[in-house]
Amino acid sequence: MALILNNVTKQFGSFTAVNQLTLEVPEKEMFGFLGANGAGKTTTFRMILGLIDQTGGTITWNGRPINYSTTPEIGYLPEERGLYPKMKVSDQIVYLARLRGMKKQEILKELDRWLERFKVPEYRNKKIEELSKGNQQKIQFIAAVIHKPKLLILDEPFSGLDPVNVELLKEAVKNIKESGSTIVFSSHRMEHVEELCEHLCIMHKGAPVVHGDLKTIKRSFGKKNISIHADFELDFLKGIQGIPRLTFTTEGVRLQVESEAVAKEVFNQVASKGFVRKFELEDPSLHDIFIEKVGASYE
Ligand SMILES: Nc1ncnc2c1ncn2[C@@H]1O[C@H](COP(=O)(O)OP(=O)(O)OP(=O)(O)O)[C@@H](O)[C@H]1O
Repeated sequence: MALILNNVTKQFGSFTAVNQLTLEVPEKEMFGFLGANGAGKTTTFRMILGLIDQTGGTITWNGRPINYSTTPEIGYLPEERGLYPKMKVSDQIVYLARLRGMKKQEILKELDRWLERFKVPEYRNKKIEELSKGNQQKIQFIAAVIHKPKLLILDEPFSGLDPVNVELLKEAVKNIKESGSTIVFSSHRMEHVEELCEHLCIMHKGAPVVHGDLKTIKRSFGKKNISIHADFELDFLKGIQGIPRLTFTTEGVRLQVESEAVAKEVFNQVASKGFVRKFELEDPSLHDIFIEKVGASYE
């Protein structure tokens, strides 16, 4: 039941939006898509769903191509939030969920459960246009997941939400994964991908620059971070080879080292100078990896 993209390319005229993308999303896993604006994430999702045709390559789910309108086991939260402003929440959800093969009674039961869970039971009979943008997004999320899809594609599910609602949706996404769905989502927030995904892909100008499982990606990156708090000047660290980044903080320094050998050298030198209050070696963050692969311009 894996989702497999093989050598997928999309051209709009002479412009290549997605360039020979090959990846596998394992069944029942959560897969994160990162990339700057215009990197090709939404285009990839639309191709996966069969909403647009790829110029080249193949995409299969469970061995077959997906057609979003005729494959009920798929759920999709599009980037453009498109609910009907004049329609009541319950009518909207009933309409959309019936398209995904559910019966009205079951839809209303599930809708109540979701509205309770998102702490907005009073929205059932409100018109979409009466809801704030963030709350409309929660309704659209419900529309994407109410039929318990086996493959769920979420385009920027957490954008535009306040921190409380981000947590509510994150918890919901985690539960959906635990119940056995395969989930692919895009985000500009690296900490979300880091928290939720075992596998990920960083897209840059239509091509994957990093792809695989998070632990392996971090291990193979090689570089690590060190945080040091000490009661003496740490300026001398600038003279050590193999430190691509060194930032002074109020209590000491944060630095990036090229290898564990450099970390040992830093440790030895710091320890010989006096009392060290903190010396911590940390794995690189996804943020560090992204900045190196895609460039600081992203921020
Ligand atoms: N229908 C289209 N016609 C022409 N160019 C398009 C079309 N759709 C997308 N593109 C171009 O393809 C590129 C990739 O767009 P896409 O929306 O996939 O990026 P994205 O990674 O989802 O970006 P964002 O983070 O801003 O949502 C962009 O340069 C975009 O302008």
